[in-house]
Amino acid sequence: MQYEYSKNKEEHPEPIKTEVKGSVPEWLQGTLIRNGPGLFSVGETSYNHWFDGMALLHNFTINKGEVTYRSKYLQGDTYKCNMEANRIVVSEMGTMAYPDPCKNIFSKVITFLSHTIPDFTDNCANNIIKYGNDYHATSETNYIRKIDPITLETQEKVDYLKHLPVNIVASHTHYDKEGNSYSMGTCIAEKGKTKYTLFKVAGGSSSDGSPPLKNAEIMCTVPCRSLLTPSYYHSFGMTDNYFIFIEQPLKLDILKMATAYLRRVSWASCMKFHPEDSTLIHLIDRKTKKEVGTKFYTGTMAVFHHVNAFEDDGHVVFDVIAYNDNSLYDMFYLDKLKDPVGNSAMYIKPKCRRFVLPLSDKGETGEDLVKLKYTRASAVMEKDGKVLCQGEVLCDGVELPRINYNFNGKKYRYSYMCCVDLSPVATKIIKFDAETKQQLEWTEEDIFASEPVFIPRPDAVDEDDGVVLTVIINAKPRVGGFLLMLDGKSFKEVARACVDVEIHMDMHGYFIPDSS
Ligand SMILES: CC1=C(/C=C/C(C)=C/C=C/C(C)=C/C=O)C(C)(C)CCC1
Ligand SMILES: [Fe+2]
Repeated sequence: MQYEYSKNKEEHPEPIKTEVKGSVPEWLQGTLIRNGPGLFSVGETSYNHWFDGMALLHNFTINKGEVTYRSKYLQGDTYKCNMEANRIVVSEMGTMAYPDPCKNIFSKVITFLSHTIPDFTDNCANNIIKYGNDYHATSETNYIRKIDPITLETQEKVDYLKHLPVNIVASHTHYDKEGNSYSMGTCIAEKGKTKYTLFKVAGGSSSDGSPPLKNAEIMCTVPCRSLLTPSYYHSFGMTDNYFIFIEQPLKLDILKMATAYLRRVSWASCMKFHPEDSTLIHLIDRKTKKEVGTKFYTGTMAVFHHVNAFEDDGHVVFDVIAYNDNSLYDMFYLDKLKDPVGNSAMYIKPKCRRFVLPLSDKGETGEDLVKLKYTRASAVMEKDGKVLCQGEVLCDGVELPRINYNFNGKKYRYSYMCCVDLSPVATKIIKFDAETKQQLEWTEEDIFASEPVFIPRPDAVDEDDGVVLTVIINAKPRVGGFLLMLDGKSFKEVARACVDVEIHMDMHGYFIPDSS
């Protein structure tokens, strides 16, 4: 059973009626929009890495028990230029490409530490971010693309750099109850100015109709521990009072990046894991906009996804999916994915780890400052005043974590994740209870599962009162897949909406309830 990662996927831009089996809860109305790579070769050229593929958006619209499906390629400048040239002319993270200077708009250049390189890609194949009332397809460059979440039409190209000093921006965002968004980016192109910036974008629409990012507010900046090698990060944590940023030893070498184009090597070759380095944990007070005084650190690790974070009795607790190195990125090279046996032999499964940061640094040298009874995570005061944190392993072989987002930043129990215990391709999804460490799972023969998205029942009190939506791909090629709806409590199927067309593997999804 093998997923054909490098096969180009077909788009289905007109809504397709699905066959619904079971009964869709009456309250569940809205659109699940998902994003991921779908096109891997153009003409004679092909991408090296799965994350490079051109963005194929798809959505399931649920309306009075009926469900429709559609999918559409993001019509960004990257897509248009590649199609027009009938070859890949725009570089992605794992593939360096060379534009034809007289033919396309990627002849526009940027200056990167005094070197001139082509503009970054707007192939936003990773996630969906809401800023104000606008939905965007996102990658991690300075460009995002506004989209219509229902028709999947591609709209304006939005350049973070016009509003903020950030050349790369994490594709995961946080939201608060008022609908404000919080994102984080790094300024890398200017000499000596490398820094991380957390910013807030107001919810709702602006009074003058200007783009939501226009009034973005810088919440705080964090200096890089090394100006020439800022950390790569893909998400961060947020509680009511704090941001958590992990400055990990997975680093971008910006001198290498500045010359990568000339050297004809990919951006990915400029990203290196430094196992000899520790991981710094920055805890930023949202009110003072400053880091707390204590210097927290832990051993070497690589984190892409935060699960959740919360404050409890003088501590900040946060859960992440942690790897020992950069193996997550390495596993997704398309030639490696063609050989799942060879790839699985080197597979080291990620661990869901819980870290606890004590808010008080009063303690003796050698004392564990974590006073919470329910965790084995520790934070030991060292001679020099630094605090060494050790994470508790909650479970392993899991990725793509989602929670009931009403519990983001709050003490929580449940996460919904893909089970990746044998390989990075999930064939099961699980509900994990961080209190009892118990798991419930859903699986079926010959399927691949995508990131499960939890939708709370309106007015629900219980954290797991709701539905989990996940897109299931049929492992038999050319056979349709379905949108699976599971009960959030029992993790039993409540309904599935089957489509006749082949569905592609994606990365992340976002549910827009009809009320919003
Ligand atoms: C193109 C490009 C980038 C793209 C990064 C991407 C696309 C990262 C995707 C990460 C994922 C999907 C992680 C999953 O856990 C960089 C390195 C930011 C900067 C240089 C240009
Ligand atoms: Fe992600």
